[in-house]
Amino acid sequence: MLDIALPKGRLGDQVYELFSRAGYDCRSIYEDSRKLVFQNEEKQIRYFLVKPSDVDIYVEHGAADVGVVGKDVLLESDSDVYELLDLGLGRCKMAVAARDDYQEDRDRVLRVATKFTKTAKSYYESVNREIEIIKLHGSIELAPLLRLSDVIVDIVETGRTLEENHLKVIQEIMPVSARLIANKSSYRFKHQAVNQMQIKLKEELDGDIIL
Ligand SMILES: Nc1ncnc2c1ncn2[C@@H]1O[C@H](COP(=O)(O)OP(=O)(O)OP(=O)(O)O)[C@@H](O)[C@H]1O
Ligand SMILES: O=P(O)(O)OC[C@H]1O[C@H](OP(=O)(O)OP(=O)(O)O)[C@H](O)[C@@H]1O
Repeated sequence: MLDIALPKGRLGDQVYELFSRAGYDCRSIYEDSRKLVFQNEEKQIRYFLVKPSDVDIYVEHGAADVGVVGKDVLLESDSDVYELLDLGLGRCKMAVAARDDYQEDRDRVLRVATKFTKTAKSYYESVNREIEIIKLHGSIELAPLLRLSDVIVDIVETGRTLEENHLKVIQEIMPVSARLIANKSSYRFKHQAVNQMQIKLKEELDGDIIL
């Protein structure tokens, strides 16, 4: 039996769809229920529906053999897992944003609101800029509006949230997309099943590109 941790929420639908197309049918996940575990007897696969930011924890500890998680989450965690494949889903970018009227003042310590504290610290270290981190858990765009921070480091997808709150991107940090990850022992001891899944997903993605 192969155990797979899949993210609930906005990434979920795209991921279930890809897995189904690749022959790992998990359509029963669409049942209107509060169940968190789904089984495909024929394929000997069990799916767990997990909070997106917890996927790597299930995989690292071996509660799941493989999982799908955003690169943004992987960069924040210290999880010791294998990153097998870029699934190209949930594409967005990590960026620095500020008020439309923001003026950079290099003489002041920059106040940065974010839930991605590790990513923000390493980005500002790389550009040699002293910062103070203000850790938030959501609605990050509020921080510069209320002058709680000078800038934010957050995910930008369509740019709509920034626009509707009179903010703008001042620096793109990196592109983000969903990754297939594997537990290190599972990769060894369930190699055939994990490898087969990686190949099937890759074939499906390559097909998408050709079409
Ligand atoms: N507009 C977006 N906002 C946030 N994440 C996005 C967006 N577009 C794509 N993603 C990707 O989807 C993943 C899951 O995002 P989602 O918003 O469902 O979870 P979350 O609310 O950030 O997670 P959690 O509930 O665990 O804090 C992110 O880790 C990111 O890789
Ligand atoms: O560029 P856009 O398409 O507008 O998407 C970006 C927004 O989506 C995410 O927020 P989310 O909806 O997950 O809410 P939260 O982080 O504030 O909880 C992210 O933190 C941005 O606020």
